[in-house]
Amino acid sequence: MSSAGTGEVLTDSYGRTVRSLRMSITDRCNLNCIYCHNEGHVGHSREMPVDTIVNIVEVASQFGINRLKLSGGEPLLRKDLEEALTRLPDMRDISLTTNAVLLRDRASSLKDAGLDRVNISLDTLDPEKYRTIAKCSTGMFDRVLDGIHAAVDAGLTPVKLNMVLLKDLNDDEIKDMLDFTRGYGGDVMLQLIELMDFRDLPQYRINANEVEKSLLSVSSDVQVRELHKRKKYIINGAEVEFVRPVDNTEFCANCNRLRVSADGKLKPCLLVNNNLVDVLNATKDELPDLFRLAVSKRVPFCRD
Ligand SMILES: Nc1nc2c(ncn2[C@@H]2O[C@H](COP(=O)(O)OP(=O)(O)OP(=O)(O)O)[C@@H](O)[C@H]2O)c(=O)[nH]1
Ligand code: SF4
Ligand code: SF4
Repeated sequence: MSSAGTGEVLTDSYGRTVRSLRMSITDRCNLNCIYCHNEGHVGHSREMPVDTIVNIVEVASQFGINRLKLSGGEPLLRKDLEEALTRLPDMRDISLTTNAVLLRDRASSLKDAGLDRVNISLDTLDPEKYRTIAKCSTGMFDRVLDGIHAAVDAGLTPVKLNMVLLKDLNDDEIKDMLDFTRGYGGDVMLQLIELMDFRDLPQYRINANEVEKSLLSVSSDVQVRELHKRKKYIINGAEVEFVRPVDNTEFCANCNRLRVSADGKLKPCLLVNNNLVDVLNATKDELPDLFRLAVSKRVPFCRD
């Protein structure tokens, strides 16, 4: 078999049809967050050229994958990101996850190149805590705030603010973050993320059930997303999504993502590294079978 058949979709042996592609385009980053999982990778590797990125996305799109998430490391460290975006096929949703340090000056060009929206990492509204968490110099925090403004101005909306909850460090800031997002009307929303503790930081692990309970107690509505069955709470007109990947079989059972590593490997699951499929040097004709192979290697749960 070679080309993706008309209407062919990729469904794994657990019944999960792949609907979105999450592609890391660099392992490099200009911050050094205390909890960084670097998308399950260790060290830095060679980066895919734009041609490879485009070929992979084109083939994904032939399989009906219509959502693309670009991530890093920090994807804005790639100066050819706009070029890649302009060459991608039409998709329902193209988004970028960034720390926004470099976003202010590129928000408009990214929008013009075809980016729909951004998720921005912001764990705290306190500049000193930001420095502690991101292990960076003074000044970065203000650049992130500028990046958020610029993203809203450029229409890269809804902007999601990714806040990794860290016990006794920022878990008392949820209300302040919500107030901050309300300041942008409906253009900015909050996404709380349960720490995936790759770095052995037990002191920062939160009790996700308690967080969920307290969100529920103040929300007027709860919606459930198809992806990962994530819950979205509506609190005084603001939206808060809670990403709970830890020991959560429902999360994995509803995982419709295939990943691509920065060095051009199809990665069936974030946390598994022994089932990667190298596509860095594959021709476009070879890619469909490699996609089928990667999907056949998907595992039911991350820690199996
Ligand atoms: N375990 C696991 N964690 C994920 C997965 N997808 C996202 N996450 C975590 O969720 C956090 C937020 O991810 P983002 O890159 O901002 O994107 P997203 O919220 O998943 O995607 P959108 O809702 O499409 O914007 C990240 O910290 C990821 O580590 C996944 O498939 N598995
Ligand atoms: S911004 Fe993201 S990629 Fe960079 S160090 Fe922080 S968590 Fe890791
Ligand atoms: S950890 Fe679970 S949700 Fe994340 S990629 Fe793996 S199977 Fe999907």
